[in-house]
Amino acid sequence: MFKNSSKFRYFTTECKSFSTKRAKGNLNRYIQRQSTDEFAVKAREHNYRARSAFKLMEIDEKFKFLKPESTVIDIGCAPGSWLQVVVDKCPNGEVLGVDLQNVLPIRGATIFSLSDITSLEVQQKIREHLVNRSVDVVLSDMAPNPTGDNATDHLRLIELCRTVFLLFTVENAFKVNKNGVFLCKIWDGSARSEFVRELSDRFGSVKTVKPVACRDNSAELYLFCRNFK
Ligand SMILES: C[S@@+](CC[C@H](N)C(=O)[O-])C[C@H]1O[C@@H](n2cnc3c(N)ncnc32)[C@H](O)[C@@H]1O
Repeated sequence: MFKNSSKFRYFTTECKSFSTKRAKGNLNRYIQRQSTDEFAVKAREHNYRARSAFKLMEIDEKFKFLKPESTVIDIGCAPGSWLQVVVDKCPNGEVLGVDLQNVLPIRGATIFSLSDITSLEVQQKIREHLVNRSVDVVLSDMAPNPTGDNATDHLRLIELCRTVFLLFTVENAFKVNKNGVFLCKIWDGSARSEFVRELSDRFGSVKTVKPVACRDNSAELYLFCRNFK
């Protein structure tokens, strides 16, 4: 839509006239900012608690993994926009959200607020809640507080994702069904390929995706793993 706007025409003209890499870079950043901010507006219009809802919807549109009967665990769920999407798409399933922060209730979801996934008590609570029910989809959109150092933040987030992966492959906090899905957010960096190799040992397919709703200048990526063995 903004492509038809006068600001867009101004920037295009500016780029043509200066024809420099810098002007083109400015134009691209302008386009990216406009397009990502559209998601914040859309989130408010559709009553989603965060723009991230559109990332999950886009990934699901691509891979079609959220089914009406799915049992889903969403780790790092606050403020709850992924849970809003999941309860809509999985009305006959079981939906559990976990977060360090307090999360306002969402009809159709059980939420463990003020819960750190790395804590043994929280892992035990999840085990007790799910009893013998196996999980079809594990979501992790967790983000640790940034330290300001990209390499450190990258490693900390990979470590959190690895903790979740070990919960169902080693720790038995919950079981994932054969052919189950694990979708996790990472910040890109040097440890990505090693983590993808670890995931590939247990999943038939591991794909890297960057939804349009991600802020384009961020290192944010999603690893979509399916066909749990
Ligand atoms: C980007 S937000 C998630 C947004 C969410 N997917 C949504 O759509 O509303 C990241 C969340 O990860 C949570 N988080 C970070 N570390 C965590 C941990 N160790 N255990 C549980 N949650 C954690 C943060 O509290 C934060 O709320």
